[in-house]
Amino acid sequence: MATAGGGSWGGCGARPRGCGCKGVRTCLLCEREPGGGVPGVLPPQKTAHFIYCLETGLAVGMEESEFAGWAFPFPGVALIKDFVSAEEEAELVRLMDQDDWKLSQSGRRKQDYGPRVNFRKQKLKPGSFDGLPSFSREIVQRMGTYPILETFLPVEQCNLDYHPERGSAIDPHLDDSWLWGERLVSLNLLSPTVLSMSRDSGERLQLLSVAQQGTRNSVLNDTKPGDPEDAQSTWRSVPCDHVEVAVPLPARSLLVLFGAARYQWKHAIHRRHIESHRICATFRELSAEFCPGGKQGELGQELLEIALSFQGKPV
Ligand SMILES: O=C(O)CCC(=O)C(=O)O
Ligand SMILES: [Fe+2]
Repeated sequence: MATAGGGSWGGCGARPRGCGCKGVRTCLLCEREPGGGVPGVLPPQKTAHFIYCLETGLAVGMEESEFAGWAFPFPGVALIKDFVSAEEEAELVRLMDQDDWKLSQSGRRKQDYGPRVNFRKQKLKPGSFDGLPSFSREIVQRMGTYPILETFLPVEQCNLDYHPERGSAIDPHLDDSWLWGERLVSLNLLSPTVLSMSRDSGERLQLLSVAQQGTRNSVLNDTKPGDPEDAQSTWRSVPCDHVEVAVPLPARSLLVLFGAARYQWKHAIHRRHIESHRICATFRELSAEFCPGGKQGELGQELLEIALSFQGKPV
């Protein structure tokens, strides 16, 4: 198992906890219970820390780390700042709070608007799904005005509520790709946070010196490691077991993950990055299997019609 710790909590016969955590997952509430779990501890590993720069699309070595001044291109992230106004944000949260929040893992609460899915068995039915909530109609319409989301038709919305008092977090994971399509779209509300993208590379990381050049052009020019133009040691190749890229998410921004950032890099929100109340609404589209011409295209069409009727209550 990737995580250690919390052992007394897992396994058959483990007593139910008052929070939403199961197995190795914990939050501040169950950690405080008598004989409570301890947060999962990853075995020590050498992590290379980078921070994503929106302007250049580069993951830049953290200041004062051994990678300061070095960077690598990090594709698959688009961020639209101020996607909603402060007034719209307050109204969205007010409307969300009119429905119940269910306790979920790792100190989160959740509201799901989507079909009933068993990802393990790859089974799916509309169940009681009656569409995305009416307050998302305008949000979805607005998404379509950005070229990257022109064809984006969400079939699920999942609202997650994070609070520092509960020690809310989400462990590194890849979202399902049997049912869900390439673009993962999330609206960040109430407070800024950091999305931590990680990858166990086990390979060498090709880094570009940004201290010397520092502009996007220097990355997009044709020099590659080993090229004659590369004579000024602008490239460096380092062995690397684990890489983590911090993507800062301002409140009211809309994040789109696609390509490598969707399929190759895990994403997580660390507990230390929830400094105040945060709500995130994630919108997901269908995979090719559920699109017209796909094996389950008809079911996909049915789900889409339900989703986009915008008459939903959380399932
Ligand atoms: O809270 C977030 O920004 C990430 C949520 C997430 O990864 C998920 O719901 O799968
Ligand atoms: Fe996710």
